[in-house]
Amino acid sequence: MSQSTSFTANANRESNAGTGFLEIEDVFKSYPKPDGSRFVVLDGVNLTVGEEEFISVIGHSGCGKTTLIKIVAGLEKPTSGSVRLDGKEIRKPGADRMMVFQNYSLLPWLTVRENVRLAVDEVLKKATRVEKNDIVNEHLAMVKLTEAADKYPDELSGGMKQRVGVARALATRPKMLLLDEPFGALDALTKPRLQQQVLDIWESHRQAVMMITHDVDEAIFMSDRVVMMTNGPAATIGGTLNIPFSRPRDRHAMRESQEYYDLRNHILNFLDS
Ligand SMILES: Nc1ncnc2c1ncn2[C@@H]1O[C@H](COP(=O)(O)OP(=O)(O)OP(=O)(O)O)[C@@H](O)[C@H]1O
Repeated sequence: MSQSTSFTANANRESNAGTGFLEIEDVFKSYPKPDGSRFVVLDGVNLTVGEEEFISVIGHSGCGKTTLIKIVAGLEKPTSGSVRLDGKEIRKPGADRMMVFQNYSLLPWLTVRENVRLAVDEVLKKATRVEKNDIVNEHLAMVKLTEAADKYPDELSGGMKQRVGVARALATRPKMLLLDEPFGALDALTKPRLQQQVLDIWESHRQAVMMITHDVDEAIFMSDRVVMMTNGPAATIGGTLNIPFSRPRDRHAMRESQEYYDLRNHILNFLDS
């Protein structure tokens, strides 16, 4: 299924991101079933993401969003098709891509500072001790966690844990940030605050971002483009919407415009159909 809209004429095979920093080409993914047949999750996904572009992938539960982002992370291999970042085929996880998970995935026996430091030590092997300390401190400050640097994960709120995840991912200076429902577990007050912090950081550091979300408002507020996936099995990209609002964005001003509601309705209609 492929939908074009009054906002953009992108179809399934779309390439309007220009530079094609991330290039997903004809990706199929299937798993073996006990009866010997294959369960097809992704059926011909084509997508490019620009070097400084923020895209969201939205779709119903189980359609294959996490599978897609895991393939980009190198945690899963496509059954066929190719995924390239900056011209290089992705075959395994690498320091050029950092993922933030919904469930935080912090090491509970390390403090906030040590969790971030571990990632920096792993990736920035050539940096000096002083440089590494500076990077850790800078990124803890960015997500406003300087005061909590010596706490352990179980002493933190969900929002704070997620900020550690964001600081840890950004501190390694990846070319691409992969966010798998990063705000999904947060309460209604914490969620917009953390969305804003991530956007503020992204606006000052600009890198490619792919974010999985179920939340239509979050997708519109944060993204340059929203990629809509069809229902599984055998899901693919059913349409793409350009989000035309200039940055930095004001959530409340955006919601006062008719254009916002047109975009929102378009996505909701797509998901309903
Ligand atoms: N390792 C696996 N083996 C077999 N099937 C799998 C495997 N991983 C995922 N699947 C199946 O692939 C489909 C897509 O799963 P995926 O987690 O990518 O969906 P999703 O869109 O991210 O879902 P949600 O929004 O609920 O997180 C599901 O039907 C799932 O059961």
